[in-house]
Amino acid sequence: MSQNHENEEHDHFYHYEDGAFECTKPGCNVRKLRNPDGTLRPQNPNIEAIKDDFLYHLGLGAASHDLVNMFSDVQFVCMGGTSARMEIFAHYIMKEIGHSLPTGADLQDITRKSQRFAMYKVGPVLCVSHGMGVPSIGILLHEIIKLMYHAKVKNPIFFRIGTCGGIGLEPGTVIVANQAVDEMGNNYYEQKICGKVVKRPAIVDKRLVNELLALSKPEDSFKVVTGATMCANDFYEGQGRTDGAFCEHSEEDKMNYLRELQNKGVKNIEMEATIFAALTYKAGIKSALVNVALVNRLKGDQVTTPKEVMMEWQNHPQILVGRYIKKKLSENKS
Ligand SMILES: O=P(O)(O)O[C@@H]1C[C@H](O)[C@@H](CO)O1
Ligand SMILES: O=c1cc[nH]c(=O)[nH]1
Repeated sequence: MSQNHENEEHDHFYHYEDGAFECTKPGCNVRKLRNPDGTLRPQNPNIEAIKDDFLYHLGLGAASHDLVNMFSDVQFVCMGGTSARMEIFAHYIMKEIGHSLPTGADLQDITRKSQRFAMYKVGPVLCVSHGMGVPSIGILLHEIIKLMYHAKVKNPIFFRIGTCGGIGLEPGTVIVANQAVDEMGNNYYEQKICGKVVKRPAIVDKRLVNELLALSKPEDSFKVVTGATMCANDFYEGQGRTDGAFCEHSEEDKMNYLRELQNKGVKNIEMEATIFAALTYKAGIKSALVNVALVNRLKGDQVTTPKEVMMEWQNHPQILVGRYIKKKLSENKS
């Protein structure tokens, strides 16, 4: 264990209501990740020296935009793969929290100039698309975390509202990850930096997981479960599929792998979990991975469900996260 036990959850990671973080584990010398007012402390010492930091893939800059004015009221950042899903979510959450736009105004994609991601702001909720896979969401996370810092956002909470393949789960089921692992079962995100392998613990906030699970209702048309979410670097061979353009493993290899994952507590497979958990944890941001299963991988590889059914399933994580946001906003008011 390192002196600041970086591979374990800090005892009091989110202990203080004002957002200040301090780990009280004996011997832990971990840095504080947030200021007492809840704003983030930059984890990169170079950031403060960059006067006009430009968030290239968002098309937003500290010099060209009044980021504090535009974003300081953000409390929740919700991410998902596609721009269409995030626009749908933006409209959904607008209704849920009773937010209205000025007469005649419509939701605008704030990052449209960059032509990379799509971002909609609905009062305290930022809805952003992240594309597919670790490299894409990684770039977005770097820039969104810097945006949080530049805009002086206080105690933001991040959600990924995604899709995945379930293991032994009925399609439509929502999985709230209590752990993020890679294809080898490692509980960290591994990145090569300047020729060195850097491992960053992929830790999700267990309290947030439990709060989300408690929001599932018996009358819901979908089940909500928890377990480990596996992050693959590929949709086809990397997830054991046998229907890619190439396949040098057998159906038996695939089933053995999937069963082995299942025995280790893996409930679902997607392509962003480890980096999302690792970078938010490193930044001192509370986060959760909420995915809906589009297919039961023990029964097949192809995702052939009609589009309208899949669109309905994609709403399931949005419903759960929407309930959480609504609850937190009403608690903050009272
Ligand atoms: O949020 P999305 O639906 O993009 O999540 C999963 C993981 C990959 O990005 C993608 C593969 O189809 O779907
Ligand atoms: O099986 C699936 C379905 C959606 N997304 C994935 O990454 N895998």
